Amino acid sequence: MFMSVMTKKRNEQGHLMIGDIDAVRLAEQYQTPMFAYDVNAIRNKARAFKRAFEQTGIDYQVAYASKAFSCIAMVQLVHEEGLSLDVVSGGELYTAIQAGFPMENVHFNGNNKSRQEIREALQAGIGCFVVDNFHELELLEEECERLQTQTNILLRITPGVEGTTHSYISTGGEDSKFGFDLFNGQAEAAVEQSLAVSSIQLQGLHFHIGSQLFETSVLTKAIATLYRHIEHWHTLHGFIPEVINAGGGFGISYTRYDEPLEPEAFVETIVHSIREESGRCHLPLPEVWIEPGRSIVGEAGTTLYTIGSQKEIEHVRHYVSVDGGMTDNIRPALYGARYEAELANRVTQQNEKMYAVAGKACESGDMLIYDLPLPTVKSGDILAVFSTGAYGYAMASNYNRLPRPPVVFVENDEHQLVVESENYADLVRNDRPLTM
Ligand SMILES: Cc1ncc(COP(=O)(O)O)c(C=O)c1O
Ligand SMILES: N[C@@H](CCCC[NH3+])C(=O)O
Repeated sequence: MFMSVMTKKRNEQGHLMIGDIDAVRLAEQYQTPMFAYDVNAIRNKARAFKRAFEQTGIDYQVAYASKAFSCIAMVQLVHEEGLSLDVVSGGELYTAIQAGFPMENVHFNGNNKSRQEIREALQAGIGCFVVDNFHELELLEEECERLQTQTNILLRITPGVEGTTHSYISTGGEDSKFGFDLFNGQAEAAVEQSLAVSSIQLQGLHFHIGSQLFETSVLTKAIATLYRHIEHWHTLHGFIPEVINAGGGFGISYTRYDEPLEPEAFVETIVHSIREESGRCHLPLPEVWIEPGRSIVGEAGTTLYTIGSQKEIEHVRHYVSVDGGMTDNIRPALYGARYEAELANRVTQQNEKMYAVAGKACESGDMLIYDLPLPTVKSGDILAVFSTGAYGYAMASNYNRLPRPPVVFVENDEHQLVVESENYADLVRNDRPLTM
């Protein structure tokens, strides 16, 4: 089973282990703050999704949603594990190209792809566009014409189904900036329009309900809703989907209170529903694609910080500050996301007190954890915050002109720097002195 936030490895010195490496040693070698990824945890998740599909016997693709965490080494790892890749920008596509990722296995999502991004992706020869709106359909047609090329597409459909998650990361409901709506005729018009363009091959449909989901029933509901419309479009336009992409969003464990489902549960539900619905409509079984991001990398990542200052306000709160914060993990400030953490240099010691972990940015809201039990904290202690592998580094910023931290991959007893820390020179690299 997967290592949860509750079952971290420790060594005889009472230090946290990441893979087979002492986290304190990593912090010393690479400086803090830093992100450390357990590569085996990433591989295990990728394999679990693939195994779940293999057991169903269906044709499939698992596309890693690189928005969760993208860098050249990560994309190469994704390729090693035989996954496809979902990109949402020219920058993520560029990273994939630099990583030598096979372009035919790249899918391009996003609600406002620019003409330039579309052109770059066509020139690179990506596998398919997940077309989000009519503007994109027009740009794609024009750019295919200009480059005298063809492309595969899926249409992103908004199924009008919402999961139980934070509103900022819910995308499947009617009031969403993403996709063609099912109920007001947009989706049908998009199907009709796509079928009429000879340079565009409409392979199938895509939906994504939201992120950090802990239930499968929303997927069943979305698939049933979608097929009611597919049936109609088949009758009217002869449309037969070769691919159904059910998106990502599979929840992970950030704290002991999170009880995520195994990859099998999501995959089995998706495949079962699609089998049932396509059978009911007397349509051939399509290929089934998914695009998990968080569930592949989230639990594999740990952020290591050094504790600096403290401020105790009697009967109110005891603050301890770390050398990073919202600049490397915006999720607590943005979504009220909760995390767990331990002192990496003293994991076996008894907790004595409740602490509030603050970041170093000039924002009162720059808090990582409000209620963390720890042994008595000393400055210089190394704090390990767990499950930061998704949307941590990916959403990092230079607020307060803080350099982004380094990223290190650990596999068994080996470790490797995969993203260097930014330095002060990086921060002013694009600045130009005043000349007016
Ligand atoms: C279209 C799409 N696919 C995949 C994902 C990946 O989501 P997650 O990282 O939660 O698996 C997202 C993000 O929510 C998304 O918007
Ligand atoms: N950034 C979000 C998820 C966004 C998902 C992409 N649509 C998070 O940290 O939870």
